[in-house]
Order: sequence, then C-alpha cells, then structure tokens
Amino acid sequence: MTAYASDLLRLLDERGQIHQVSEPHELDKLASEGRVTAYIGYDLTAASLHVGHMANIMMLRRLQQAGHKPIVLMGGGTTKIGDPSFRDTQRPLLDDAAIAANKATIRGVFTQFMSFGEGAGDAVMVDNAEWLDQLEYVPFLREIGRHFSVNRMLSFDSVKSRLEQEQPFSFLEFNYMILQAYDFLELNRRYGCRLQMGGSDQWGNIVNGIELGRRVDQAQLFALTCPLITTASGAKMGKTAGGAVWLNADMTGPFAFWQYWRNVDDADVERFLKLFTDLPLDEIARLGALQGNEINEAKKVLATEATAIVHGRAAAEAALETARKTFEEGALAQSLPTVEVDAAALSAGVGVLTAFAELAGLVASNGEARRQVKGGGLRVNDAPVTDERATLTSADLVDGVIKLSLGRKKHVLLRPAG
Ligand SMILES: Nc1ncnc2c1ncn2[C@@H]1O[C@H](COP(=O)(O)OP(=O)(O)OP(=O)(O)O)[C@@H](O)[C@H]1O
Ligand SMILES: N[C@@H](Cc1ccc(O)cc1)C(=O)O
Repeated sequence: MTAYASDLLRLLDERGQIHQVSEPHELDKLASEGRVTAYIGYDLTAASLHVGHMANIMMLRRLQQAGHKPIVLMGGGTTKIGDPSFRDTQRPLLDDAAIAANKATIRGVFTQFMSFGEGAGDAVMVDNAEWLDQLEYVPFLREIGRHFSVNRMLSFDSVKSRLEQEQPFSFLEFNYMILQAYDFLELNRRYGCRLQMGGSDQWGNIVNGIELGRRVDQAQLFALTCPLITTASGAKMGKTAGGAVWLNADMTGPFAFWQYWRNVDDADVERFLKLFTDLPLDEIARLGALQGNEINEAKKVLATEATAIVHGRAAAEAALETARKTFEEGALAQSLPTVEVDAAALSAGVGVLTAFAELAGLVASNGEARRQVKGGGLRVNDAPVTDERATLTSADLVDGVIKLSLGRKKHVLLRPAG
C-alpha cells in the first residue's frame, strides 16, 4: 500500500478502490491541500443502475466523506451515442423519450449515497445534454476535434479488440471518446472539476479528457479508476445469470437485494465489506477472519449494511428479520414440502405464475395465479407478489431455496437441482 498524505487517497486505497491513478503524487498533494471537485458520469441505458455501478457510486460517497465535492453527471447526451469501450458490438440506440424515462428513474438513487445541496462540499447533479446538445458540428471539429489524433484514439485498449476482431465500429461510436473528453473540460470550466473517476474500463475516455484540458485550457486534470469488480467465480459484478441486481427498489426489492449479498461467495466477503459498507476496517478484518458456518454471520452483516446504504436502515433490518423468520425460526427449510426446479431454468428466470401453478402446484392454473396476485394472495420469500410478470431467478434463493406461499398456510419450497 502506498503511503498517501491525503485522506481521500488513503481512504480509497485502504478500501481497495484504486486501480489506476494519473500523477498520484500531484493528486495526493492537491487533495491534502484543499477541497477537490470530482465527477463520475453515468449513461442512462436502463431504468436503474445495478450493483456493478454501486462500486463506483461508493467512490463518490467516500469523496464526500473525505470533505471533497462530488458531481454526478447524467449522460443524457452521451447515451445518444453509446460508449464502445470494451464492447464487441454497438449498444442498441435509445430514443430521447427512453433516455428521459431512464433519467427520471435513475437519478433518485444517488441521494442515498451522498448529500446534495448548495454548500461547498455538497454533491451536485448535471446532465451533459445541457452542453452536448448545443454543439455545432463544424465549430466543434475546429475547436475540439483538431486536438485528437485518430492514430492515438485507435491505439486504446478499450477499442482494440473491436478493431482486431474486425467488428463494425461506427463513426457515431468513435466520437464517444471525444464527447466524454469534452465533458471533463466543460465541468472543469463550470465547476473547477479536477478529477474524473470511473471503472477501469473508462481509463481511455478519462485520459483523453485530461489531454484535452491541458491542450485547450492548460488545466491540470486527474484520473482515478476503480477495479472492475468481479465475483469469486470471475464474473463481472452486476448481472447474475438470471438478470441484473438493480439499485431501484421497484426492480429489485430490498429483500432480494439483501439476499444477493447474503449469498455471496465466502471468498468475497471481506473485499465486499470494504467496498460496499462503511464499517471500520478492524471490524471488517474480524468479520473476514470468521470461518466455517460463522462466515454466514459476516454475510448477514454485509447484506444488512449494503442494503441500508441503498434502501435505508429500516428496510435493511426488515429484510434481516424476514430472513430470520423464514429460514431460521422453526427450521422451515426442513419441514415444508419441497419441489425441485431445474437449476439452469432458474438461472435463466422462471415466470412467477409458472412457478406457483406448474412447478409448485399451489394454484390450478396461470389464470388462477394471476387472480391471486391481484388479491394479494401470493408471496415469494414472504414478500407479496405485486407484478404478475415478475421472474424468479437464482438471486431469489435464500439458503438454497425459494419459499412460495399461497395465503397464510400453504407453502412450497423450490430447490434447484441438476
Ligand atoms: N462490476 C463492476 N465494477 C466496477 N464498475 C462497474 C462494474 N459494472 C459496471 N461498472 C461501471 O459502470 C459502467 C457501465 O457498466 P456497463 O457498461 O457494464 O453497464 P450496463 O450498460 O448496465 O451493462 P451492459 O454492458 O450489459 O449493457 C462501466 O463503464 C463501469 O465503469
Ligand atoms: N462512459 C461512461 C459514462 C460517462 C458519460 C459521460 C462522461 O462525461 C463520463 C462518463 C460509462 O459508460 O459508464
């Protein structure tokens, strides 16, 4: 571990959140001398951000905890282009209405992570459509475009595999890097923003912004990326086989969110406690050292603390209590009828109506299941089913089973097999 002088870099470093920093000594000096304004951009490609994004939202949270100023940049403009970094194919293009709808549902989550306001250390939120939509093509090319070397843009790792595999790479996407670079310049001009953070896949885009700031405004800007968080199985965190674990409560409820963390691999517990909770490091070291069955206690702490950040303390405690009631009290898992479900099918997602009617046989038909949903008669893991189109996935497993209930008395456990 490098010995940093500033609270900011020390905090990020000890939490395992630093992958690469440009000019670390200069940035360390800047952060120890005064307040640094830093930003992270989020493209509006879905109705909610997911747990993979949580790693970098936590960077903004720590930035504010260390006394600095976070800017949350909504990518209303850049989403119209689509970031090609490390992608083999172009993203589906979203129209303006879809982008506006995503923005409306994404923005709320940030207030759980940091406090917004007018004060010097308060977070602010801006949308890059504000300036990108105003750009005029020829003036932009002449003022900004001339500073970019195409030869160099083609050399970045983030686009290399697309080129090497000779996959189509449109001129639209090729411009993404320039627009993100321009955002950094604009945020420096508007807010004195000196630092851009992001996942390690954003390095190329960020470095381009640093160069543009230097060439156009003689500004000294900095980059800091966090590692792309993978789970012990090697998969990129964010999307499970059965779908994403979303941060918005209406897409992944607090209980399902809690369970996601309760089910993480033993090997991930300590690293995730550092990244996704505010618990002191000595407490994390103690929890991380637990062995055998006791590691489950550490997973419950992880689940409750991470859920408390995203959904509030009350919802997190309620999830913990539901889990305790469902799976510990009265050893339900042994005494209830159990039905086996094909593990691959569950990973791919099983419709909730199918689960109740065809798998568990708790109701006679999908139509009957639908009527029960309307009447509030069906529950999954003790939470009422409100959406008949909901799907059950492996993310819903608690201690290896999913509990389906009809009314108060009839229960069936689904257990994956095969
Ligand atoms: N597991 C992760 N760890 C750290 N950062 C992540 C992770 N997943 C996503 N991010 C950050 O969020 C940004 C958007 O991620 P990504 O492109 O995977 O999201 P997406 O659009 O939801 O997914 P998809 O690529 O499946 O459409 C990335 O550029 C990265 O910086
Ligand atoms: N390119 C980033 C989002 C982003 C958009 C605009 C920026 O200025 C910065 C970041 C991503 O895909 O995650």
